[in-house]
Amino acid sequence: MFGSRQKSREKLAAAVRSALGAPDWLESVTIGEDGRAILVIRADSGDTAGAEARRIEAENAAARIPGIEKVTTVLTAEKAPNQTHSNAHSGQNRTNPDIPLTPSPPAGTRRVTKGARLSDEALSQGAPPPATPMRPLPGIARILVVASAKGGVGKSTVSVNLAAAMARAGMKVGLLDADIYGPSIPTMLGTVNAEPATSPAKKLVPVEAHGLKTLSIGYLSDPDAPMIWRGPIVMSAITQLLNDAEWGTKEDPLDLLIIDTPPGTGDAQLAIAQKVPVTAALIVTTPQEVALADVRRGAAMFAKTHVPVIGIAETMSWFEDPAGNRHYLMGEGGGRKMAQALGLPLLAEIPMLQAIREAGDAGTPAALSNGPAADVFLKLARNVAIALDELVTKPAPEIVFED
Ligand SMILES: Nc1ncnc2c1ncn2[C@@H]1O[C@H](COP(=O)(O)OP(=O)(O)OP(=O)(O)O)[C@@H](O)[C@H]1O
Repeated sequence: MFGSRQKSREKLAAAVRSALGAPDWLESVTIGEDGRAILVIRADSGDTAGAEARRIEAENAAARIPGIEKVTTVLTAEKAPNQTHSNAHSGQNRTNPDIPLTPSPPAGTRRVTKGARLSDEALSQGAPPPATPMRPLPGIARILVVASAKGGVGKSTVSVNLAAAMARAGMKVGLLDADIYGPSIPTMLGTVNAEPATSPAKKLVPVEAHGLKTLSIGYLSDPDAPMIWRGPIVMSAITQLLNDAEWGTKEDPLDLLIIDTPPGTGDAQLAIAQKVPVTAALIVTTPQEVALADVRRGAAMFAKTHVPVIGIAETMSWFEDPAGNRHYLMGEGGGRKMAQALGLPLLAEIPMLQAIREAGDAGTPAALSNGPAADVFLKLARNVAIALDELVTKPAPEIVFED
């Protein structure tokens, strides 16, 4: 079974590569049990027509492979600033034998590195507030991005447990894992092997787990060949996971979609803040100084992009020994100090708890259990819900940066 799927996948990849004319345009191929193929294809964000031509070409080639019932294409944007568009990257010259077949990115393309810091150039892209606010997505009442300036601080753990706690409280919640560097939500929800189905309207149907609707960039990638997400922006993939999925309907919308964003304040994060109709952001940090310096940078990015930050969630705040003594392994009170300095509420102090880590590894969020781990996330959920409601009724606090 597995062998024949692998063969079909190789056949499909070869056909699509040949149709596209340049092998490195195809990022990955996945085939589901229902015969649905997901193609991830690089595209130039400045060349919509070329990208569309590439998509059609690839889908036509895929549809000719026996056993392929449906094809979904995800275009990943590849922006090459200061570069005039060559035909080789606009999809106009697919039959030209001079097109380079090496996987080297086009000149001028910058790769996003994990935890990349926001450059001055990126910060200067912060536009004035849009004259007309972005239109909300039909079927999603509010969008909260969960961000951290550094990797490994517990951002995905907070995203999953916040979503689960809100669902437990009766809200209709979606969770989109947009962490292109290491999507971990499927592991934390126990949905690693899930394959989102396609609806009759050809939209992705989010996977249901623990009362949540969820989609992950991990479902689109080939686990055998981890893809390298090139380019400063992966917006196309994220936009499609947002727009081409059945999160909710106009009549029955999601109350909240939580987006677990990649760590850092680089181009991918900036693009999400600028291009997605985000209601608000929550910043996750650990208490140590080195992490806190980056919180400021994260808050600055959201300020520049006019996304209100509802507060800070400090995690790994302390470890409590069996005698009840707290040990502040990563420093004490750092999140509170930073929250005060930025004029933001500290929405949670989440201790280091073995139950949180174990529940994450087991795919059953701690927020759904009974005990201290669940309590802390239920409290966070309540604080986030109140903060989101307040946003609607009063303007977000203005954050002023002195340098
Ligand atoms: N409060 C906590 N108590 C115990 N373990 C925790 C806690 N928060 C996070 N962890 C554990 O720390 C590890 C990293 O957490 P997580 O994956 O949520 O971080 P992240 O910031 O999303 O990382 P990445 O940058 O890779 O996306 C996981 O094994 C998780 O279970």
